[in-house]
Amino acid sequence: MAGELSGILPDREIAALFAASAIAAPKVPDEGQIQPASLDLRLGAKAYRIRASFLPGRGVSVAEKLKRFALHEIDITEGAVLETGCVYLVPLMESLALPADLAAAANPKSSTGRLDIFTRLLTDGAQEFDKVPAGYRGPLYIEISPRTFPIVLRSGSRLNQIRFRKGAGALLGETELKSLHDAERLVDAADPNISGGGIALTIDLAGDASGLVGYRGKRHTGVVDVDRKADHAVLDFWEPLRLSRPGELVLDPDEFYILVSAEAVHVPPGFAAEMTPFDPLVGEFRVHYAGFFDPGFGHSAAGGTGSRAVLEVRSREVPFILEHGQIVGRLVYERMAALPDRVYGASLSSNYQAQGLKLSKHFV
Ligand SMILES: O=c1ccn([C@H]2C[C@H](O)[C@@H](COP(=O)(O)OP(=O)(O)OP(=O)(O)O)O2)c(=O)[nH]1
Repeated sequence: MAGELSGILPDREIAALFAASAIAAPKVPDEGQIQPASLDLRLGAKAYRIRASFLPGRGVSVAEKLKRFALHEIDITEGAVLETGCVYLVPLMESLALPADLAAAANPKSSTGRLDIFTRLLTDGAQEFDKVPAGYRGPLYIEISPRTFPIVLRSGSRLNQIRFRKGAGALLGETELKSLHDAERLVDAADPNISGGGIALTIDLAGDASGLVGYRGKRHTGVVDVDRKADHAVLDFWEPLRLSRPGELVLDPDEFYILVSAEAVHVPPGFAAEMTPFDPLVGEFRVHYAGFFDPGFGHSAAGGTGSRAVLEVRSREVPFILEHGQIVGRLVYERMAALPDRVYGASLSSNYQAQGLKLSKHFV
């Protein structure tokens, strides 16, 4: 790898990490596993039903903690059902031996967030979820807790993704973000709010021509197979939301919603974006579970003009009134260490380019 890179590693640098055994796995990478700015992680052969979520803490391995907290071991080579409300831990196929100047961060894949499957990455010695310290050597685990639908998954299923970050300082400050917006139009809004390190996204509660503004997850549904695309009927799992009072939605704290941003979003190929999670300054609700936005998302050369951000929304503790145009999240932008060979949308396997209000790829 070139020595001077700093920023988020692109696809070919991730492939180089595999070649150098800085990422190891019992199988070669699957088709589409290496994305423009991230790597999808694959589930290993076993899942553990655990009593409760935990962090191993400094100097302690996850395997040691598992001895105390595992209730049951499940073989998932041929597939297994994970139930809602339960917490599971699954060793991932990929393990890491990162160079000293390379750190990583994980997030659920967009499809996982849209299914309301709560996932977090764990490393040995972790004091925080979803973060991999520079130079980490060791196994990776994913904590999984389906919240709305029971799911079927198996060894090789890909629920979360990891970005590799070299050096520091690749995050754009507000002045840089303003100039990038002036040059590239990052969100399709006349006068976007750029503050708090990011560019604001607002909620669309006006709806489409039929008045549809979003979906609410149903309860006591059948199972969703995370590896089966376009194979589940929308109405078996989701209740379409049409508002009696246009522009206003009361979020019930026990429900899960799929909504959409009012603005189209654009991530130029030399950048990677992330939606910052739940901002307590805008209200007691959480707008997303899956926050990575790929280079090329919404980029017109990659077929993405008009790609809006799909938002996974849950209110916390109290019912909350969302109003059309309200700020619900922020996108932060980071420089790529180099341009990716392929950007989001340029291949047929990108499921969400040019999207409006869109459920996960599992539904038709
Ligand atoms: O909360 C989110 C997160 C992501 N995205 C968009 C931007 C991102 O570039 C795209 C795909 O995200 P990801 O790669 O996480 O999804 P996937 O499930 O792997 O889908 P694909 O197979 O299309 O890559 O979805 C959203 O609209 N909302």
